[in-house]
Amino acid sequence: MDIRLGNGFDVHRFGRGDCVVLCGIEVPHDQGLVGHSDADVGMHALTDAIYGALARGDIGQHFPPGDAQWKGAASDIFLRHAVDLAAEMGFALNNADITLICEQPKIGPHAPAMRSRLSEITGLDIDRVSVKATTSERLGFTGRGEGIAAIATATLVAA
Ligand SMILES: Nc1ccn([C@@H]2O[C@H](COP(=O)(O)O)[C@@H](O)[C@H]2O)c(=O)n1
Ligand SMILES: C[C@@]1(CO)OP(=O)(O)OP(=O)(O)OC[C@H]1O
Repeated sequence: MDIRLGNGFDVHRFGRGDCVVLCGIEVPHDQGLVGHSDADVGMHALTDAIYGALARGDIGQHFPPGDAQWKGAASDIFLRHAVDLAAEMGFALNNADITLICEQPKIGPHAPAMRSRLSEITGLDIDRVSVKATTSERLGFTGRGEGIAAIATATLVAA
């Protein structure tokens, strides 16, 4: 069986705003995340995990940060592109696992909605989509509340 494994990592810093978009869900917060797009760090990490599994570069190569057309873009565009590229290459997404790293906001109450949104976008059964969270015990840039980091793993199988 042809199985591919990919990983992705992304960081966005906090800036002005009253909510953050994480895994496609708007989460109320006392700051926003800064990015060229909607700065959905979780979706960017998953998108990169899929590109990684396919050995087809990374999100910035497919959607250059300097390109005006992606300014403020909703990040489902990037994730859908990675899933479609997998299909073109004869692969289907098999499962996805994302860890969001921040002290605040608390992710737990929003994780079911995030899994549901990612399931809609990717076509994966919700039981194959995992969204987890951890603090970094107040250590480092996430611990100081300077931004949010995300790690993602995805497996693909030959369709
Ligand atoms: N932003 C976050 C961070 C953590 N959680 C939940 O709390 C649990 C404990 O976190 P530790 O960093 O102390 O291990 C964690 O397992 C998550 O369930 C959260 O919801 N949002
Ligand atoms: C998503 C893109 C799109 O321009 O921009 P950002 O929202 O800044 O996100 P990042 O993960 O820093 O870089 C990848 C870019 O391709």
